[in-house]
Amino acid sequence: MNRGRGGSRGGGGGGGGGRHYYSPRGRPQRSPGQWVVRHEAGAGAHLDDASSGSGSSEVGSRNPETASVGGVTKKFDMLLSDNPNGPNSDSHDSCNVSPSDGNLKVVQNVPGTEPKPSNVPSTGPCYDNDFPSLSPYSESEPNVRINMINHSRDQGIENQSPSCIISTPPQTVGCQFSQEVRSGKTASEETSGKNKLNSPDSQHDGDSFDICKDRVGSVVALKTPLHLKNKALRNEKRLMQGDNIQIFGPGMILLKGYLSLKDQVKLVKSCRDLGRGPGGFYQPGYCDGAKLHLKMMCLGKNWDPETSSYGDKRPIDQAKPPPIPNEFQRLVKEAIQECHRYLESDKGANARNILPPMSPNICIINFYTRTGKLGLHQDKDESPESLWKGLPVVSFSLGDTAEFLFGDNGDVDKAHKVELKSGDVLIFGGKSRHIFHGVSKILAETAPAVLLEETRLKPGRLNLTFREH
Ligand SMILES: O=C(O)CCC(=O)C(=O)O
Ligand SMILES: [Fe+2]
Repeated sequence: MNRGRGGSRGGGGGGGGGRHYYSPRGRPQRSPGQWVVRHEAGAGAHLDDASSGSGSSEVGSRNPETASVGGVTKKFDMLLSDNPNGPNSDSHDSCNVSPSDGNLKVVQNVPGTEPKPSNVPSTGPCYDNDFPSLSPYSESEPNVRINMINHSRDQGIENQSPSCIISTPPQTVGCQFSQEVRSGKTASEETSGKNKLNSPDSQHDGDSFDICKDRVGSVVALKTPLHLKNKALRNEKRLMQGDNIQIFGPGMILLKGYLSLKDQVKLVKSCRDLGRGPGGFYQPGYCDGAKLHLKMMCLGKNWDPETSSYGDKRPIDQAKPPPIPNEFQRLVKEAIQECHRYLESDKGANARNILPPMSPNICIINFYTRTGKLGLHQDKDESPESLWKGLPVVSFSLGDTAEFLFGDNGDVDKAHKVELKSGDVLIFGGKSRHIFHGVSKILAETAPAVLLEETRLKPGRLNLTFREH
């Protein structure tokens, strides 16, 4: 799973490892309302064979850009690649697709994008004056900033709490991110006396980021009549049919509205509880000053954006990721079985070849605020065997709708776009295991009302991706 930098998870522009994380600013301009037609291909036509396709040719190098050019400078280039020339510039002119009949069709125009600022700061090492409060990545999370520490990980930093050391000397050899509030007082509180907890995006005091609003002191106004709410929450087992199953390519399947509202509520509540405990939500980033445009936590194993690799503990605080709850495992298993049933019903296809079964031992949970994004990347930090077998990534969407991009290379201009709504389950395995994918936008106020009433989920989107290492 390369989600950090350079096209792997966290991807190009994401700052290094796998994911590419979009900058909130600096997108190239496109005239609003312009229709853009990029692809109209049969299902799978855009997806090459995972073992030989263009999308997979870089597999094995988690951070192709970093690897090829090396070092922080290049990582920063990628981070700043929201500029029109960057490989991950989110120019947003990919097409929207309606793949309900198995073909990808352009159905909607693409909104205009914001202009690029002229004063994007230059890259540099982790010195004081590169504090992210000055950086374009600070975005809507002003309460979180990079904390400098005068040790590198290799120098035993693991045993230290990532305390806030503001005046790190230039000879700093490493840096690490942490949540300011972990140190009790935020750096800016120390200087300005401002209480960051007033921020809507603020961290829970002394705790991890809370994805739900607090109930304390407030009476919850129920807007949905109780009988309708109960009906919505009834845990009926829906029969997935052709119109709510969409095939984007071999092994890439979208189960529309698969998760019942009751399951969605349970998932959000569980994630909230897990997210406030040890190993809970934090804002990941890179030691070169960039932050990811989301909050994250891991279950089973920790995924470290800095190294684009999995480990048993999280480097920032040595927290061990909580295990994946059985209920989550069950839902994943059932979703894969649902796909198999569907594939088998279609000309007796060998469903398990197209979409190999998988038992997840990793779950990465992302919470995107309404400005959250995730650049095009491949998930390829799992074991070579898992990748070789095409063991699928199973993704649950909860809360606000996301504009999800995918394609067979890291070119945003050529990516397809599909909306992922609350309750949707997207699976990509088999020959589609190495697709490039990302989130270009969160659509405000699109979460189901009942889900919000039941969970008080904050504005934004929760995404769980399950994988087998
Ligand atoms: O939020 C999503 O839908 C995608 C998340 C993702 O690609 C990842 O976490 O690697
Ligand atoms: Fe991913």
